[in-house]
Amino acid sequence: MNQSKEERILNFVLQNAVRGDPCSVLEAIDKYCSQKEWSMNVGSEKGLILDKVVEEVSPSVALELGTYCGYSGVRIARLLKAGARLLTVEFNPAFAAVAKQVFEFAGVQDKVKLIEGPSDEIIPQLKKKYEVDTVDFVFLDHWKDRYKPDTILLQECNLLRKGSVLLADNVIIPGAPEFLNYVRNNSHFQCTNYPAHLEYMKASDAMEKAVFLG
Ligand SMILES: O=C(NCCNC(=O)c1cc(-c2ccc(F)cc2)cc(O)c1O)c1cc(O)ncn1
Ligand SMILES: [Mg+2]
Repeated sequence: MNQSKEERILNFVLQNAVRGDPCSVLEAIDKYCSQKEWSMNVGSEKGLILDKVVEEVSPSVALELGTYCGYSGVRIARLLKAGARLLTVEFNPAFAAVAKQVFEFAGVQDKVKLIEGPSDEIIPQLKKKYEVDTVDFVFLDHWKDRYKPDTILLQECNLLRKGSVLLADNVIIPGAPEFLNYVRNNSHFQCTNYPAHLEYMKASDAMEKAVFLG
């Protein structure tokens, strides 16, 4: 049966990165996706913005919506302090299967809980089933039309606290206009835009940081 692009990315990591070395895994994925097959990893330019925000927040509990192959999950997990954890949600079982192996190869599996399912089902389960009180950092990188409803759902489930930081990928391409309008015109959020480029391409993209003010 033919390999998927995501399986080809995983094989390239297994053959070209160093087991237990998260940075070598990120380099391998970026090399494959810039030279062989484009794919929707956040990439190195926007990845640096992600790194800076994660280091700024230094989250005890981080949540990622949209795991894909695990690239941004490795980026986040490698920066977490001892005892901190990343919960990452992926709807697509084939993507989740690849991401699980990427996390294990990178050696970050003990910091990462990969949860398979739709975000609107998982978010209401975080407190009771996944023992979350509030989340300190959220990376939104899943279906772009879910950014706004899931941000509302996080508030309804009392998962945000004063100072919780949301960081959204792709607010230009593919775009998340409803989300941008929502957080930018909402007195409970303080927003900052970070212009960048679409991963591995010259097209403009941007990330948006929205700090929950309580
Ligand atoms: O999360 C799921 N898909 C990936 C979301 N992410 C994106 O769609 C995404 C797309 C692009 C992109 C940009 C330009 C272009 F021409 C084509 C795609 C870039 C990115 O950086 C993304 O993050 C998903 C899957 C599924 O089957 N069911 C539920 N959710
Ligand atoms: Mg993205």
